[in-house]
Amino acid sequence: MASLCFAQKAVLAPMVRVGSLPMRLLALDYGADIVYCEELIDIKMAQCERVVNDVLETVDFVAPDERVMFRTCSKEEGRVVFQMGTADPERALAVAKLVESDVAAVDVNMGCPKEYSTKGGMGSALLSDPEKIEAILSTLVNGISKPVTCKIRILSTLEDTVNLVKRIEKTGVAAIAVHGRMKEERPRHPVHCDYIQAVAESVSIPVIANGGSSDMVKTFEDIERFREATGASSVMLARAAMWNPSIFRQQGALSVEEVMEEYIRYAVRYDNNPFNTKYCLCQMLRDRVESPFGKRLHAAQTSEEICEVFGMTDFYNKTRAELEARKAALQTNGDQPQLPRLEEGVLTMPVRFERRDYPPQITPKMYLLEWSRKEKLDQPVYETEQRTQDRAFQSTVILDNKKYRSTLWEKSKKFAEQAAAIVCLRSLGLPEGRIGEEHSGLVNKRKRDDKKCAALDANESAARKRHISEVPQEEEEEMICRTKVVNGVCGQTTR
Ligand SMILES: Cc1cc2nc3c(=O)[nH]c(=O)nc-3n(C[C@H](O)[C@H](O)[C@H](O)COP(=O)(O)O)c2cc1C
Repeated sequence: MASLCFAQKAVLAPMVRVGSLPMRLLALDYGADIVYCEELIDIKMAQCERVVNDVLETVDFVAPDERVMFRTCSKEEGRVVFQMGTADPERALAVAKLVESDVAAVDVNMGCPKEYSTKGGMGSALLSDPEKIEAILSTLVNGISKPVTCKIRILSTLEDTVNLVKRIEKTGVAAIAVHGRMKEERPRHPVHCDYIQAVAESVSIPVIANGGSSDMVKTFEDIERFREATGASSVMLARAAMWNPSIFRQQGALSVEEVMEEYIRYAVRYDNNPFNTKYCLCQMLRDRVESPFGKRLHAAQTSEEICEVFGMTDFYNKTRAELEARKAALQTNGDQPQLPRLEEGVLTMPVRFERRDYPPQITPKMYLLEWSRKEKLDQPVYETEQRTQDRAFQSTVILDNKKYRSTLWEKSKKFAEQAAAIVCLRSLGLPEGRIGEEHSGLVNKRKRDDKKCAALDANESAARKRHISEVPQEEEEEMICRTKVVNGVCGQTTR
């Protein structure tokens, strides 16, 4: 796919809480060319796992506490820019690599004046550290294949602003968004079009003018007026789009009521967090948030209740039913017994461990350990390899002198071990603790095939209730694991 071009574009600005998937899709539907996600902090993103969500047809970046930090889908492919908050070139690169294949470009926030950003050296704190800016941007530009951009605020003099932007251009960024306010200025202060204009004249990369909502940009036509007033190549809108994303519509804005309904459709379809949905709807209601309608919305706690307030219960029920049916179909397909292949003495299957498929505190490794104990076998031994090129992991579990391995490489050692345990359990026709497993008929079918399994099955629901209390997490962690680095400095560890 061709690299994203930032010239002559109408852009949805990055906005914390507002810029989640439903708002981005809506802005694109109405005519935005490019959409930025909300700023995501590098430290939090670095801990995320990339998960393909087959039910929602999305790619999710999921934090260890199961929160979805960033969700994207094919509808915004090639048009979504990932914005991060960072003060560290290497961490920024690790995060950029994590999301690189799922986004059109990566942006660094250098304008946020809020304390939570600046005290960590991020956001507008970077503006007074040009060496750090250069280090972050050039590391990103050299380290990923997608375009890199940044978003700044103006400095206190025109000369300083132009000098900084020239240094930024030299790092190889594809574009620069300029919020025409200084870091001490608030939204009520007028935007400095002359600063943006001076920047646009001094660099050859596209400059994206920002800061025009409210005083300058109120309608679709104003977008072009703001562009002309700043001499910029493109325009980025935050608040004007937050209040009514149909401002991007060439034929004229739609009523907020209509827009809110469309927003809810995306929020339900993509299982958006209801509190996030409510927040965005409240921004669109603006001063009507205190009205009886606004209060009813405020009281809603779930997506279903939000839909009720908007008279969209039928839509909610239909969409949820479709998603549930899809999930059931996927689980049934996934439950078709898979036959392992024997590869160089190892039984293999292409399986991945998806945390969300298992109840909290239940893992395939626990199931395997418990089964091995019941069968009076030596406990499973995990040998893990790490490849140098992408630092991904692959585990082999050895049980009863047989080896089992997933052919897929995982981002973490823990997940690789779980995947190996799944291969072993499936090869032996044993239950693995997955949600809905007991309803799929799979367990019963296998039970008939494997008498040994019967005892475990009988205990299964009881074990689940007490979270397999006889196999506490710490003990599972103590299971014998060996890690070695493939093609790297070889080290074998036993813990
Ligand atoms: C609710 C809200 C959240 C914002 N979050 C971000 C953010 O995550 N990253 C960022 O660079 N700027 C953020 N901003 C600043 C906007 O992107 C933009 O620079 C500013 O609002 C000026 O543009 P406007 O006049 O079009 O609103 C946020 C602004 C708002 C109103």
